[in-house]
Amino acid sequence: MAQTSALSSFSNATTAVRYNTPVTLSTASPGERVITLEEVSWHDNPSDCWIVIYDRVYDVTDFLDEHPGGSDILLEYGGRDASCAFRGTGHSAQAVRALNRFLIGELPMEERIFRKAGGYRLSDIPE
Ligand code: HEM
Repeated sequence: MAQTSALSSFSNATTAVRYNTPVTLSTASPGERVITLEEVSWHDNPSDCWIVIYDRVYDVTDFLDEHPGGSDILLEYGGRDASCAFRGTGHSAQAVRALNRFLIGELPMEERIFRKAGGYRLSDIPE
């Protein structure tokens, strides 16, 4: 019961409102390739930069110079999980959709922190 009310107040937070707008993402690629956090950690430089957002792995190497927020901030998260940073920055639905361009795989089930089978999950992460 306590968890239910915590969740509803989270959903009512101003910063969360835009994320509650349904965003339809193509799910063609997830599942194609399972990539561990250990493997992601090797891709942490300007010529080879992967980041993890919501348990999915993105190769943002070709996006570094295009990112409206700059390349430095992406490189800070190169080889790491950037879910909270991505969310906390308040990216638009368009930015969430743009993620799909860079999708290369997803974390193994045992390393996921958002999309666990049958587990707790945020109500509004991209499907
Ligand atoms: C593949 C991953 C990412 C994509 C596709 C992406 C895309 C975008 C887009 C399209 C914008 C323009 C504003 C908007 O539409 O929301 C933006 C802005 C921004 N992004 Fe990202 N982003 C990514 C990852 C990140 C990460 C990991 C951070 C780390 C905090 C970040 C920080 C920012 C910041 C600070 C801005 C604001 C720039 C400004 O308004 O001056 N982004 N991003």
